[in-house]
Amino acid sequence: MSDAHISLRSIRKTYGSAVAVDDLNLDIEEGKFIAIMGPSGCGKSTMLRMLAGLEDVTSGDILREGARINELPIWEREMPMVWQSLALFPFLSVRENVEFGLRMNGIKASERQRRALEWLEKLGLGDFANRSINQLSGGQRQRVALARCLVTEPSVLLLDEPLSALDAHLSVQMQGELKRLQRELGITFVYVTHSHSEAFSMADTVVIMNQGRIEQAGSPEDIYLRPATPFVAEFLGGSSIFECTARARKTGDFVLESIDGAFKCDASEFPDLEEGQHTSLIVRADQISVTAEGGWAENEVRCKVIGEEFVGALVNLRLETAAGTAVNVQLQQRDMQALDIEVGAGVTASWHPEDGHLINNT
Ligand SMILES: Nc1ncnc2c1ncn2[C@@H]1O[C@H](COP(=O)(O)OP(=O)(O)OP(=O)(O)O)[C@@H](O)[C@H]1O
Repeated sequence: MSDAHISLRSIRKTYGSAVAVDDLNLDIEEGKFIAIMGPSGCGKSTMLRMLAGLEDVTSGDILREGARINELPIWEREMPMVWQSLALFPFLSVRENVEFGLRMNGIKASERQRRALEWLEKLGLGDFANRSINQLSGGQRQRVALARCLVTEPSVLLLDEPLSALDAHLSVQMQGELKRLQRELGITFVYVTHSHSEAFSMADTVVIMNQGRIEQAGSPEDIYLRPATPFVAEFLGGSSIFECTARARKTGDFVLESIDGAFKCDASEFPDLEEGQHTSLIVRADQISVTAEGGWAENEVRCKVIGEEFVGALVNLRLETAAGTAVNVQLQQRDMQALDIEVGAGVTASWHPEDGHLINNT
């Protein structure tokens, strides 16, 4: 038996004939920040709701410290959930909202008040205790919702897109606060988000789901540098994916054949690669260079510029090969200016063999 804090074992959830979560296995260590990502409808919220006890599991087990908690009611699970919609009570004051969870646990009034004020203080809301909820900003309400969960001192907090209603600036500020709180309190966070930056900046482990299953779970660095499946690479975006067949190994590098020509790739991370095997070659946008004529690196492919998007000091360049493969490139704006190219222009995209990452497709 695993010594994980919480384990999901072969969890399945169906609604009639529709499968929302399918044979999902995950171990969550105590005190870690787990971010769950995936396309809309892949089962993220359903998984979180099953953890909270808001949904029954169709089959499989949820274990806490090795003990099965499938049938444990919500109030005994001690895994409160924070939603995007907050669900605060507008007719109660800020303090009364925070006290609410303690009231449900039968804690006496003076103790409830003391603990609620302590948490409001910790979250920078000490001066707002007697205000009504509709006199607060979005970010302040979000903090009240957090305080209401944290006041019960749970060891696990479930968060379903808690920052998605906030503007970009406030969201970044709250990300810093959430991470600090999680670290200081040593609470396990299971955090569902659509935001790559939230997941990658805060989480110890990022879980990418697809159609009710886990495609990959790993450290942010692992997922970013070594996507395990073409789905993960595509979901993260910003990479180019070339479908290839492995050919002869030459001086340490594999030669890969694709409809866009032959490419070399360092296969040291992929020691079992054999001739004839199908593989996806993934090249990150920041590893590709663009020149007018090429002749810069061992791997090259001629492309047409399809579009450009300016993001601050960076430019995302969308290219397409003659065979129709999408090639994504990220350049510094000054390099883009030096290139002096327009949509429709012909360019050469190039990268070094060691900058490609291979995914086994067989
Ligand atoms: N109560 C329900 N009855 C029927 N189907 C449901 C129910 N709740 C969820 N589903 C379905 O289960 C699947 C997973 O839904 P879920 O809400 O978990 O996805 P999600 O990954 O959280 O999506 P999003 O990112 O859009 O919030 C979807 O196909 C959804 O339509």
